[in-house]
Parts: sequence; structure tokens; C-alpha cells
Amino acid sequence: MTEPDGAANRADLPGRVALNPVHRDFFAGGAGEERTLRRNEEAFAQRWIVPRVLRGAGARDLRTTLFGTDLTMPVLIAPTAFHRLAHPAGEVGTARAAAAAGTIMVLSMAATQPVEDVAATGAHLWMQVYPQPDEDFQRHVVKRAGAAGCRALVVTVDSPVLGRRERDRRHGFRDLPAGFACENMRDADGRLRDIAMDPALSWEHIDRLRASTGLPILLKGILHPQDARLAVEHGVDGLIVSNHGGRQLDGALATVDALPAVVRAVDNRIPVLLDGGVRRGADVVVALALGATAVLVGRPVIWGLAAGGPGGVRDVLETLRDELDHTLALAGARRPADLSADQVA
Ligand SMILES: Cc1cc2nc3c(=O)[nH]c(=O)nc-3n(C[C@H](O)[C@H](O)[C@H](O)COP(=O)(O)O)c2cc1C
Ligand SMILES: CCCCC(=O)C(=O)O
Repeated sequence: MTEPDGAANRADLPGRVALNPVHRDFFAGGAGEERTLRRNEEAFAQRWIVPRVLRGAGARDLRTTLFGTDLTMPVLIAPTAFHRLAHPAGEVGTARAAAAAGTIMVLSMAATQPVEDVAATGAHLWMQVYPQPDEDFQRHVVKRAGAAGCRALVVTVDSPVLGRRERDRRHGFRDLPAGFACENMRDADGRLRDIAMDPALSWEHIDRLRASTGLPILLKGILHPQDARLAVEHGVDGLIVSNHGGRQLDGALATVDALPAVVRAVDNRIPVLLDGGVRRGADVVVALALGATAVLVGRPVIWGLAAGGPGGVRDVLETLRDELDHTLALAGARRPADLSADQVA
């Protein structure tokens, strides 16, 4: 997706603030040569929809239910870090747009505003966490998210170590600037912790997390069908096929290429979601036809936030909704569930 570049023709957008180029590269960039980052979008561009005709489909119905929450469309907001670097409205601004659009926002563990403030917008929230080796602290974060009203946990499992983002290295960008903090990384005494990434974590960590909370748990960052099977065996409630928007393992499989095998392995036992490279309604249709229950968008939301605050995010979501509705009509489907894998070539 084209990045906002501070061009003058965007100055008319309400709430727009110029994006610091270092922060723009943080949002836009991926790991290594950014092969996976590019491939996520290219893989969608190489999928072709085979429409069905004369099905009397009528007006579309995009509604979707996930773990008891009704959404107006199968497009969610992926967890992304540091929204206050994109716009002063921060995660609260993004959540206002999610509430207005009737979808779920997945709040990043690296959010720059407290989950309680974000939840006060009335948006449906899920909380994303990187599994923390200090399990007492992790339970504290999970409890706090639940108390604030988050309805599910998204556990990101593709980050045993942080990806090498060369744009950030060139800029020397390592951390949030002064005056910003990961507000949901405070311990019970209010002290800030760093987000830990730990290559020693295993399925036992997920088992203990599973036993410690009644919230539905989704694993984010699944690409291999065997991991999908293991997730089901370990009592996980949902999967997100993701390569972290190409920010972790450069060279990892594109998500739409990974989706069919994961869907087969899961065999309808739990919902399978996908993120990475979803930019248009046609991409959503392809993912749904290949068996995803819903998709999430990452960078488009950030660009909307940077360009226009909550209204900019709303524009991004409503554009995706319109395109999805239109593409479904042209594909001969009334509901997402009417699509089938034989409609993708
Ligand atoms: C700037 C940025 C920050 C991100 N931060 C997180 C994060 O804190 N936790 C997480 O699980 N994923 C994070 N992701 C990955 C997204 O959740 C998602 O997998 C990815 O952005 C989807 O790809 P897309 O940007 O092509 O839509 C981040 C992605 C970006 C671009
Ligand atoms: C330590 C938080 C990193 C967030 C991020 O940039 C990502 O997950 O891609």
C-alpha cells in the first residue's frame, strides 16, 4: 500500500499531521530485504476470482460473528504498535473508528495508551500479547485486559526474537521517543516493563495461559499446518495466519499461500483468520473463499490514522466495506459463507 509521504495534496484531510519519516519507515518497513512484505501483496495480486452468475443472491449481508461478538463485516483491525507516533489521537482514535464501523480492534501490547482508555470508546477489543516469560506479569496483563472489557486474547507466536528491520537500523530507531510509553506494560506497582521475546517458550506456556484465563485465545503467526493441528490439540480457540506483515522472518511464506493448508488442517474446528497484504475488497473475498472466517488489516489502518485521525481510519474501513460488498455482488455471493475455494484460481 502506498505510504503517505507528507505530500501537500493531503493537507486538506481533517486532523492530518505530517508523519516523521523515521516513524513512517517504522510503520512501513519489514525485515531483511522485505521480500515477505512485498510477497504478501503480490500473492493476492496473483489470485483470480472466478465469479458465479445468476444465483439470485440479492442484497449482501456482511455480518460475521466471532466468539459471540457480532461484527458488521469480516474485517478487523490488526494489532500494531505505537499509534501515538502516527497521530496524537493514538489507539483511542483508532478504537473510535472501530466502534463507529462495528468491528473489532486488536489492541497491541505495544499500545501507547492504557487499555482502559481505549475500551472507554465502546469499541469491541481483543488484547494482543507477546508471551511473557515472567508468567506472573503476563497474568497481570491478561487480567487487566479482561477487566477493561477485552473479549479475547491474541497471542503472537511468530516472535521468538524481534525481526531485523533494516530501515529502523539505518535510522537508529530502537524505541519510543521520550514522552511515550507502552502503557499496558506496567506492573501492579505501575512500573514499566520491557516487552520480552523469548525463544525458549513452548506449547507448555500456552497450556498454562489456557488454564489461567477464561478468555478465548487466538494464536497469531501460524503458517505451518502442523502447528495449526497442535494449536487445536492445545485448546486454542482461533488462529491468525500471519507473518507479522513481513516484519519478522524475511523469506516466510505469504499468508494467502499458507492459508489453504492451515484451513485443511483445522478442518472447521476453530475459526481461521488471516492478515498480511489485505488492501482491497477483492483480497478479502479471496481470503474468505479460501476458508478464512475474517481478515485483519495493519498498515492501511495506520495510514488512515496518520492521514486523518479517527476519521481517516473510518474511511479506510468503510472503503474496504464498500469494496467487499461490491466484489461479493460481482462474484455472485450474498454472504461471505456463499464463497467457495473453487472461486479462486
Ligand atoms: C507498525 C507495525 C506494528 C506492528 N505491531 C505489532 C504488534 O505489536 N503485535 C503484533 O502481534 N503484530 C504487530 N504487527 C503485525 C500486524 O499485526 C499484522 O500482522 C500485519 O501488519 C499485517 O500485515 P499488513 O500490514 O500488510 O496488513 C505490526 C505491524 C506493523 C506494520
Ligand atoms: C516490541 C514491540 C514491537 C512491535 C512491532 O513493531 C511489531 O510487532 O512489528
